Amino acid sequence: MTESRMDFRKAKFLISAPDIAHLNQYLPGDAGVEIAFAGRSNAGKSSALNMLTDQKGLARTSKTPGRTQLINVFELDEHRRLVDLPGYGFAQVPLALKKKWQYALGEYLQERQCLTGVVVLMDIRHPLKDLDMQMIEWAVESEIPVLALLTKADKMKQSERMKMINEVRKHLGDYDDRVKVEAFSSLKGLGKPKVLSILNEWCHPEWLMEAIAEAEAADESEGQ
Ligand SMILES: Nc1nc2c(ncn2[C@@H]2O[C@H](COP(=O)(O)OP(=O)(O)OP(=O)(O)O)[C@@H](O)[C@H]2O)c(=O)[nH]1
Ligand SMILES: [Mg+2]
Repeated sequence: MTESRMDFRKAKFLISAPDIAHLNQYLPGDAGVEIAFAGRSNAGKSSALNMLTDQKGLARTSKTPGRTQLINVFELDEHRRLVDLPGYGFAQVPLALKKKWQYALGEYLQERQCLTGVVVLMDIRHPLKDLDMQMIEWAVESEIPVLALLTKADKMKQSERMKMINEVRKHLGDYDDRVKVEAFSSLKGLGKPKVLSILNEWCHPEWLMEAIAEAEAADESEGQ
């Protein structure tokens, strides 16, 4: 039987690509499960990936926004990958480059077939900016579940934090179960079990479990 609990600590760097065309070249087939981490520059995407995988140096983080400039892919196992996306909305980047990133991001979110879930990370102190809403809408339109993660939650008192979570949930209420909202801190580990449980669920879609079971059954009958 296939293990149904992912060990996210096993994540390892696989490849970097500037856009979906290069991604398809390196990873032909656009197959399996991919979970992407999207968000404004400096929202804490790379830090969250490191916290969730218990690996401080897996994804490069920085105080300077615009650190992650490529689509960075981390492999969990032969069927599943986590993806650190370049941040959007960073004012200091030249307009032409910003447009190029924006295009690559939109293309990735709208065309990547294996994309199974999107984590949209937003600083809890200023969530739901226009581009965040665009990411969420793109994913919902493509019927991809979203986890809206309110990062740097350690920067707020618990009462303020709860208020903000409720406000964001209310704002995204029309999406029902398609968009979940949680608070998170890469510094303190707050929200980690909840996030891991959602990612774990996304890693086990029915179609993949059936395909794995079929492949295992075929292997067994071959071995007899
Ligand atoms: N206090 C606090 N700081 C955090 C947290 N997560 C990230 N940071 C800090 O925020 C800054 C940006 O973090 P990154 O993880 O590099 O952000 P990013 O979203 O990957 O940024 P880009 O790659 O530029 O898009 C760093 O200085 C982190 O140390 C958190 O949960 N709490
Ligand atoms: Mg980053």
